[in-house]
Amino acid sequence: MVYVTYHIPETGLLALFSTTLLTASRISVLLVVLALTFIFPLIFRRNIVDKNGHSIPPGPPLRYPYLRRCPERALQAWSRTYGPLFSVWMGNQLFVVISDARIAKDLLVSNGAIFSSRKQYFIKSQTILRGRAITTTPYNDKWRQHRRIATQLLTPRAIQGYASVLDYEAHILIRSMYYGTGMGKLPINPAHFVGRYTLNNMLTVSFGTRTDSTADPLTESALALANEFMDLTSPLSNIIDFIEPLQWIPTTTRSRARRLHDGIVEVYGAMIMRVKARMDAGEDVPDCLVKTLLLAQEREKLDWEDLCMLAVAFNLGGIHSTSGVIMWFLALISSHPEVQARAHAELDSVIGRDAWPSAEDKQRLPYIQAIIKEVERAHAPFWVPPPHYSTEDFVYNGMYIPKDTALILNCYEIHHNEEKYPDSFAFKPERFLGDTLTCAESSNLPNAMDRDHWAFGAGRRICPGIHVAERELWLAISRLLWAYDIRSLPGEPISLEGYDGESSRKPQPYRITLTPRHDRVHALLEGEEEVTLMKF
Ligand code: HEM
Repeated sequence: MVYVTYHIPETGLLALFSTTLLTASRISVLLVVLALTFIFPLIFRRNIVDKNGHSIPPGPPLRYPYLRRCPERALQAWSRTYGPLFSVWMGNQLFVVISDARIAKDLLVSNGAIFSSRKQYFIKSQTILRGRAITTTPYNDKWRQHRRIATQLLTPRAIQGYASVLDYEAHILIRSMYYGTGMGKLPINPAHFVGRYTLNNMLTVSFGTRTDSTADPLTESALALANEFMDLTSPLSNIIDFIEPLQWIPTTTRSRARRLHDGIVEVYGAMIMRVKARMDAGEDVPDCLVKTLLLAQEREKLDWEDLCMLAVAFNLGGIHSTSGVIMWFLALISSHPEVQARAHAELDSVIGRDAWPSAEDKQRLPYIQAIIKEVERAHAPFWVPPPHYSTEDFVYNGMYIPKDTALILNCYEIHHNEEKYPDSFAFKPERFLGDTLTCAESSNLPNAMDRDHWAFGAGRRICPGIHVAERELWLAISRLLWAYDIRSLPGEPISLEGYDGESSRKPQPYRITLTPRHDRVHALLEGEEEVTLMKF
């Protein structure tokens, strides 16, 4: 027997097996086993029943190894064939896919006691986050404890405590773009500016620090870690998550995931130690997640891995999601001049030009609010959000959902429901005019069809960063609109369909121009300098 000791991409696995590990007869056996495995649902689907004879929801006859790119498209097509609650196997995992808002509420919210756990994915949960960071923790006392401690900093009241920092970072975003474009003269790709904005917000909340330029090495390393996390953890994209034997051999995905785990511990572990050193030295450390964790460490019995993974939880959950929405906003607004003109008119008549919008102006600017909700609907950062996982057998409308089923909220299909969002593929902020609720308030409405959208998930696992994300988006988007006329470049159309990378979050790279709309822009921006907060 020859053992393979180098890393191999999964796509080459069968070829490698055949040449190095197996004899010809073993290949035949393997092929038969694989064939049987993949047609298993075809034969047995109807035989999976509970004690009262209820079958699992209908679904495609074959078993799939994974869905690589744009899995939301396959989920949408299947939901149109098999209905709003269908089932599908990825390798050894049964998924039930929810494509209707009412069903989402019935299962994930009303029956949250049963549908609030997380599958222990090999890559995301076992290898990268070790069942921690809130998002991968199963539904148990540890998850309750970690979510309680960490989210103390994310409540609307807690946010008031660092509201001035969020305000400042939005200022710096607009300012850095102003000077980055040579005061509006040069086109830019906004990705790095927007990435640093959401990174700085999360660094402030988590570590009480920030980066003071796009050249800061922490900008590069933290954004790269968050990016790699997004690319590696899509819930349906890793074959290795669903075919267990692949987890025993050294593949590219496995080694990337291990490197990412090590990178997180190295970068963020070192930052925790520096906060600790300052606290031990009696320095005045700003309130932040790490300070809260260190103060609670003994009482709450948090080990080193708990600390590292909790400290990074907001960075992994809150950087690319929020920056993805801003990047889609810039892409959409530069392609819809009529929407932009209406937003400018609202800003000019309500706010004027002497000052720019603040967090308190939200209710006075309903059209800008509607634009943000429409971007979140049209390009939710998680078309396939982290699945919920069932901890008991359940029967819903005569359909059996066995314990240990992964439930996917099919955001793509729910956000393109023509009953709720007519002409759903068009960008139409006016569909949200009259909706003055925050996304957090809207998620609590009793009628699921009244909820604005499902971009932040649902039920007990709903995004705990929802309040801070809403504030970040408001400050950035309302001020970008106040300050700039945002345009695409002649001859460089922006793709409003294609996604960049493997995570289905960011638009493909593009360039825009940001022309200051009036003289007050310069006056307002030149006054503010970048500050260094508790520099590491
Ligand atoms: C536009 C921005 C954001 C969007 C669209 C978003 C969306 C989501 C979604 C869909 C989930 C899964 C919910 C579910 O399972 O039902 C989630 C979970 C989570 N998000 Fe966000 N998020 C955003 C920003 C943030 C921010 C700023 C933070 C941190 C401050 C954050 C931290 C988390 C955490 C820790 C979880 C895991 C919750 C758990 O499993 O209990 N997110 N987010």
